[in-house]
Amino acid sequence: DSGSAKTTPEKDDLEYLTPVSIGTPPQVLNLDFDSGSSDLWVFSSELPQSSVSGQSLYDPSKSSTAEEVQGATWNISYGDQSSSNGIVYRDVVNVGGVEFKSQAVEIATTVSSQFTRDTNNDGLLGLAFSSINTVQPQQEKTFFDNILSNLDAPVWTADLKYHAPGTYDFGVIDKSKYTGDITYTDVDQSDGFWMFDVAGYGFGNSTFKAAPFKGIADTGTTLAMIPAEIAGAYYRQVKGAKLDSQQGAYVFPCDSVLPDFIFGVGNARYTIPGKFINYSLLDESDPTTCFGGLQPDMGIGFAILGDILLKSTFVVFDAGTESTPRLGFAKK
Ligand SMILES: O=C([C@@H]1CCCNC1)N1CCCCC1
Repeated sequence: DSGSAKTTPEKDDLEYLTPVSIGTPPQVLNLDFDSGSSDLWVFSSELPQSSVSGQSLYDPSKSSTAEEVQGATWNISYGDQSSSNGIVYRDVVNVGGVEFKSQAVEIATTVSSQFTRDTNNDGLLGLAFSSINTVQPQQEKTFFDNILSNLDAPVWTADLKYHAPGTYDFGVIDKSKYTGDITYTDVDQSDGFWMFDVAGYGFGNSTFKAAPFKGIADTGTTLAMIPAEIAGAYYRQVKGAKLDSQQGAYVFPCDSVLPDFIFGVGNARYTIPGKFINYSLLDESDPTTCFGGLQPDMGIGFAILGDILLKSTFVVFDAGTESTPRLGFAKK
């Protein structure tokens, strides 16, 4: 098996939403594919109306193939303090033509306000490791883990783009989506994330600094949260940039020309264009102050390499055969 699904960015590339069909007859929901978590959960007919604001709802009672997982519950909290919880069904799930017949579909009976406000997001499809799936008493597998043995190759890939649709592929590495070689680096899955070593960094007229740091590849995070001292050094190159203490984030004049940011994987070097780092207005009411796509990580012990970084490359999430999982990066 192999398949390909188009993923479309919300405004400012806040997140990328991918159609997923669930049940019989198929109910299509647009989900946020998240390599930083491992639950497939959806807005559902079981939610109170006050929690729904335009999202599509999965209704298991309308699916002839839905089966409740008796006694199973789930409860997830994300790093941005959003959260959701509910009960569990199994049903047919199809992503880009790849189908699994008894995927755990976690239906929300409660969602936090951040999700209610995110009107186009019908739920998340977790693509981190199944070891951090939150279903109890019996943990469930991610969609990728479930389809792995049927895939032509044990991989999924992310080709996210700046202000344009991209694709998530499963079971195939599409050579038309990248240039040059793919540089692979080992993954430490012990925390359940796609964690790897960034070999170093560079920007502006400074030379590349071989100062390795750990980070996770997180398609569900909008920005790139990097070590505070690196973020500080980067924004010192931007006239008028400052750390907005209220936001705990760097802001700068919107007409700033931002330097490109170089990051290393192994011996390879990749460029995040300055244009990507001029992320968005801080506030719609002030057209002169802009918000940076590179921000300091919260000192959690690793960087969170989200879409700002991922969209500048073609990324291979490789489960490996017996060996350890690995991440591959290529220019495009
Ligand atoms: O909750 C998250 C992120 C939130 C955004 C979506 N991806 C998962 N985590 C990743 C970083 C460490 C803490 C857990």
